[in-house]
Amino acid sequence: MALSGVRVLELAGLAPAPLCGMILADFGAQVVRVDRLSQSAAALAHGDVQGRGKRSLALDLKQPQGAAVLRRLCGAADVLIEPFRHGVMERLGLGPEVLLQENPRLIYARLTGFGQTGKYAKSAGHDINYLALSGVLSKLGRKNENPYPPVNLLADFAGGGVMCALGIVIALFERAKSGKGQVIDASMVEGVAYLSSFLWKSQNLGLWSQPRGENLLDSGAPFYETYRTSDGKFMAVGAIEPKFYNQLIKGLGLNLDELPAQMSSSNWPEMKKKFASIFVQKTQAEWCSIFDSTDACVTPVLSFEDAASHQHNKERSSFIKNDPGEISPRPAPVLSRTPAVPSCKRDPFVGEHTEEILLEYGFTKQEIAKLHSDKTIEIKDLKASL
Ligand SMILES: C[C@H](CCC[C@@H](C)[C@H]1CC[C@H]2[C@@H]3[C@H](O)C[C@@H]4C[C@H](O)CC[C@]4(C)[C@H]3C[C@H](O)[C@]12C)C(=O)SCCNC(=O)CCNC(=O)[C@H](O)C(C)(C)COP(=O)(O)OP(=O)(O)OC[C@H]1O[C@@H](n2cnc3c(N)ncnc32)[C@H](O)[C@@H]1OP(=O)(O)O
Repeated sequence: MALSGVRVLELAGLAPAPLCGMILADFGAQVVRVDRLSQSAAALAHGDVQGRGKRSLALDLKQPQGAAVLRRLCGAADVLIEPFRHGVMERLGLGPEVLLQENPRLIYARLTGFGQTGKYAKSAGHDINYLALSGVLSKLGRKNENPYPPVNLLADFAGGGVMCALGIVIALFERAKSGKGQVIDASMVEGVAYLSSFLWKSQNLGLWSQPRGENLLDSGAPFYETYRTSDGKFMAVGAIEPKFYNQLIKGLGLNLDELPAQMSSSNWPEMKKKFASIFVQKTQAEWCSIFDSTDACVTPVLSFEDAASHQHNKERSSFIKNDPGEISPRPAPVLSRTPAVPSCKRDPFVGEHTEEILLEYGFTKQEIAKLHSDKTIEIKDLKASL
């Protein structure tokens, strides 16, 4: 796999860093998740559902000898992902100056909401806050309604986990030439703002000149909308270009000559009502049979279950099942020679691999026994968990 041989240490955090680590693991990196000891309340609150392909080492970083263990691990690692707000790693004596001095090849990825500097650097926050500060949240939502956060996909995962993974891969690529590591300041505010570059750069085109929910691509236009069907499901319509819009109109059984011009925005509210009154007359399956073989850009809005079993997705094996029978999306994108090979195993238990990881990183059995008796590490008793 593309990233095989890359050693990653991911300090356990909430949603974004686990996705970042999972992406790297899916594409072949050896990812060790450094967990808090399982008795701690914080560990309970960080139940990771994105542990695919990772191993777990349970380590108490608050003990000086625990922090020393991480320093030693970092000496032999390629990448460290840390998901805490600015100042936490420094307080533990694990800041970038220390770790990069010991291993100048280390890529030290700091995945935070607000970044390492600035007024909010030390503030708590979640996806919705980062999205808000980026400006993007102000654009999301329907007409006359409050801004609406589309679950925690945008800042946490797109602007956070994925952007951080991109930064790591770029830094690894650069390191192959320079031999040097570096620090990655991955702020979710900036990550999601960067993703929204099109919105910023298209402002002069008049694409966003109307209030929220009244523009071409934000549910203002009748041809870029979702519509309820007679069985309570929905269809998604994205017929922007005139040649595709014509096919939409045909499929709906309307006559183009009897309708206002597609881009006449003053007619959009009335056209939406017309489309809605037609879509609600047939089931989702009936609409699919009308539109499936056309270029009208009309697709069913699928539930997770339906998405996994949809013919197109099945033909591409877009969803996978692991050994415990859980279904989830296959890693994307698909690389032709070195595709991701996601692990089928269940996610690791906290501390399941502590001993084997420490041995692998050069710790002796005696050192491990001492750390264990000092309660600096935890070694999961698998029999007790199964
Ligand atoms: C919208 C999302 C958030 C979604 C969260 C959900 C995924 C989860 C929320 C509730 C969970 C459920 C619940 O707990 C009940 C079940 C429990 C069960 O076990 C699993 C199932 C559950 C249903 C469970 C399921 C899910 O987990 C939940 C539903 C987001 O937006 S996520 C993005 C958040 N933001 C960031 O990541 C940005 C950067 N980070 C931060 O800003 C802060 O970390 C944050 C997130 C604000 C949290 O602040 P906090 O004060 O808690 O932490 P920090 O200031 O960063 O400091 C960390 C301290 O911890 C110490 N530490 C770290 N590692 C170790 C270690 N190995 N050993 C010892 N100590 C450690 C570190 O030293 C810091 O200590 P100090 O504060 O003393 O310096």
